[in-house]
Amino acid sequence: MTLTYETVSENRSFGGTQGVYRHQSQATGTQMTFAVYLPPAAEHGKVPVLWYLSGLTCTHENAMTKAGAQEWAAEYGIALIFPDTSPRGEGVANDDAHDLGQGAGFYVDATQEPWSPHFRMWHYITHELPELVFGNFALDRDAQGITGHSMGGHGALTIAMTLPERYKSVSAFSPIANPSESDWGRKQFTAYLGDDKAAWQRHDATVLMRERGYPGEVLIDQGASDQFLDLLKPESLAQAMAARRQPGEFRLQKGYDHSYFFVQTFMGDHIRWHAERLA
Ligand SMILES: N[C@@H](CCC(=O)N[C@@H](CS)C(=O)NCC(=O)O)C(=O)O
Repeated sequence: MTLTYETVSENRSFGGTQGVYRHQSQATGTQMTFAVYLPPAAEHGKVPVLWYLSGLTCTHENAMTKAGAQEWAAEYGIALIFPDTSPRGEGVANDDAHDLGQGAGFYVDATQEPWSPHFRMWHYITHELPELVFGNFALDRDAQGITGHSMGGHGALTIAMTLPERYKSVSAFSPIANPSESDWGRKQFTAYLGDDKAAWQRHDATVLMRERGYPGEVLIDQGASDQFLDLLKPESLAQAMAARRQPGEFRLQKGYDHSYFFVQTFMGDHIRWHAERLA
């Protein structure tokens, strides 16, 4: 079944098209907005896809406008998908804090009230949105990679380690690396998943790295001057990678903070990393 959507905007960008689209999501029970960048190569056939999951407070728009990704995606002939970070709207549960509720879905399927009716971002990202985009755009379903920033880096790593046969490349920018041991994680997992910490484990990149790792190489960039280092806990993930002998690169970038100036600086490296592995 081809899922339907409406076009919000389409703009020419580096010879390709940056589109923003909206659809009625069955997963979240809300309207969801997402962005797709199609490189010029998509005019001639299906192209590989890089999913980009965004961080706290973001919509589909932050990375689309601030990450500087389109120029690289055009050069390497790879499409980009920028989903939203949560369901939104008046009938959707929310919290005054910026790190819970709307804009902070944490890429899990909530099991607890009041979040469970709409906060089903794992299902949305791994099932519903793929059905929609592969049914409607010139995208190669067999060539998918995934990346993200902060909360989105957490999402990218946990999704790739859970579904490695689907996501053939993975990277992350300053991921929330060990959420079950951090205030960026404990509060949200308690709210969305409940008190049973066993339910948290499959959403913790450090735990997944210890237990299963990723069959390919993993690229992680982390700003060494990131203002959120205590919350992100990169050392936990780095230790887990070393203990497992996980192939890949974990790079601490001197002087860089958590902002999109950091993300845009290394975006070219990440798109090249994915394009080489999805070719
Ligand atoms: N405002 C929050 C942090 C929010 C934040 O830095 N969000 C990051 C992801 S974790 C982001 O990408 N913000 C949107 C942007 O920079 O465009 C705080 O100070 O604690």
